[in-house]
Amino acid sequence: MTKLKVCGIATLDDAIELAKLNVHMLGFVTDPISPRYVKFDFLNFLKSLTLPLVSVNVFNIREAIRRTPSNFLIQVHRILNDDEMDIMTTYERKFIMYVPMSERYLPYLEKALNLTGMVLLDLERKSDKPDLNFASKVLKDHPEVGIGGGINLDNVREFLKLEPGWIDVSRGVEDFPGKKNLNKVRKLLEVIA
Ligand SMILES: O=C(O)c1ccccc1NCC(=O)[C@H](O)[C@H](O)COP(=O)(O)O
Repeated sequence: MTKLKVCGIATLDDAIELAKLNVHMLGFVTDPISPRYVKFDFLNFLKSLTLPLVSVNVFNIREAIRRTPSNFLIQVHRILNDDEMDIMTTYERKFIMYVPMSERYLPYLEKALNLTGMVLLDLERKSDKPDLNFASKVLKDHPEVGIGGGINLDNVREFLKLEPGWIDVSRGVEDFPGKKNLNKVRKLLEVIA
């Protein structure tokens, strides 16, 4: 069954309620560029939650690795250069590597898959349209890969047809940036089940 990661959670209440709904992964953006930004200190309040927790970072990956509690996965939400990729192999942390959902990034996808079993195919820019043909090709060989990018209740079935390992949803289950709508999440879980 495809799993669900809800990302961009910005309040403790939402995190606790989403955990009760049996969402499979919870994501928190710890980079100030995001309107869903939470401070690293906030992550320490989530220790009682036993489901996989993810800290999402864009620019300062080293600081993220240093400041993210050890039970969290770290999602690297930026294209790394080769040197940065090499440095990543020296850390004993579990990473999710973001790879843009585009044929142009096939070589980068291979590198990301060598680094971790957890890859997220996602939009390069929020305004882009997902390239589901490319995602489908990737998922045939790597069914564990996750996909995201503008998923909502209206389009989620198109993504599920590809049988991804997991889907990543943020804007599609929000009332406004950082405030999740639990009813939308419940409905999404029903569609996935
Ligand atoms: O969601 C953000 O605000 C964000 C900002 C900067 C880097 C990453 C960010 N989100 C990363 C995610 O994992 C999203 O959940 C994923 O891109 C799907 O988002 P959406 O298209 O809004 O469902």
